[in-house]
Amino acid sequence: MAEPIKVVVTGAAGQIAYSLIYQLAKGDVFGANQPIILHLLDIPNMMGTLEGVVMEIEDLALPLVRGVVATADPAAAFNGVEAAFMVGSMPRRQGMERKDLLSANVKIFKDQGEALDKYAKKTVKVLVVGNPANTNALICSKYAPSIPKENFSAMTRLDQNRAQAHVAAKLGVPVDHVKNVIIWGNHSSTQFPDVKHATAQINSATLPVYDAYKDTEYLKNDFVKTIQTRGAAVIAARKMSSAMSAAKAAGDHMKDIWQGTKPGEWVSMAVLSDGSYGVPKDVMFSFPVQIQNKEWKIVQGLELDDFSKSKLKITADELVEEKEEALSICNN
Ligand SMILES: NC(=O)C1=CN([C@@H]2O[C@H](COP(=O)(O)OP(=O)(O)OC[C@H]3O[C@@H](n4cnc5c(N)ncnc54)[C@H](O)[C@@H]3O)[C@@H](O)[C@H]2O)C=CC1
Ligand SMILES: O=C([O-])CC(=O)C(=O)O
Repeated sequence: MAEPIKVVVTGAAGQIAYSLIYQLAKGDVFGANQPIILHLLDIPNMMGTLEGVVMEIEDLALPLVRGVVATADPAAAFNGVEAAFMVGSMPRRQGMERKDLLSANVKIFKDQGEALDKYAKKTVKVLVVGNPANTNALICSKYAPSIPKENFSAMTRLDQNRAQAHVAAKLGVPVDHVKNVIIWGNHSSTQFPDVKHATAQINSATLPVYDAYKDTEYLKNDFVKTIQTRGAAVIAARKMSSAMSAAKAAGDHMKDIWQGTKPGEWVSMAVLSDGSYGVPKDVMFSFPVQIQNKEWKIVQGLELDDFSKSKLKITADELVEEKEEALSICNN
């Protein structure tokens, strides 16, 4: 059995953390042979609730959990961590766009970037979930200059899972028979869910999703809109934002960083743009990536038609605007 690793979850008394911690504790993310010490951070007001979460972790009686640190002190929370789930922040309510959370949330990611810089391992892998996730991740990395920029990513895996599940249901196949769906851009209503390069296994044949669907109009319009607005649809129904599915996606994302992607397959995550596909540099843009040895590479050479290029531009423009707004909030 390996030595335990320290894993921090911020917003640990909240909704997403409540589902996420269980996945971490039972080995779904770091593997069945990787013990963990859970570092749980929340704000002082939430320490009572967090105490209850700690009791429940004890009562899970899971052997991989070798310790729990529950705290409101970022220095203790980030000390020596090798993986960070940055969830703690305000969720949106009905009628809001995710970028409306920028003024409330971005400073959290500035402060916690500084704390990661001081206290975390330099190899720490940081997944930002709190919205607006792409821009918060950019800010978090900017304020943690001693940690490589490649170690930061933001979550668009929930959008990928939504798109994959939607296509699978429409085609009447199990969800894992649909592969290589892409989410481009921002985790917002400008994201571009793209199945142009995706395949579906139907009986024993593997077909491009576009050929299996035979409805290009749908895939370019209603499908895109449905995935773009799925988070809002959950809020309208639940009166709270997605939590169980968000936690599952966070686990999927970190698991792929830790354990790598399967040969021939890619996943989507927002990473620092290097200008691939004509996207402006220095925004956290969701690309298809392949991962080995905990390092991601953007999948290159996918052909984009004019329709796709126009979609990438819309979401890239939004990220550039968000970045400027975030920097001006942080500088004030
Ligand atoms: N990227 C994605 O796909 C998704 C992102 N989200 C976002 O995740 C975030 C968390 O959502 P929920 O867990 O549902 O919210 P929640 O309100 O249930 O929990 C958030 C927790 O964060 C804590 N918190 C606030 N400020 C903090 C700070 N400075 N340090 C540590 N903890 C702090 C709160 O006290 C609370 O316990 C929201 O911003 C939400 O919009 C939600 C779903 C999907
Ligand atoms: O929509 C929200 O505000 C929460 C979220 O990010 C999602 O469900 O994708």
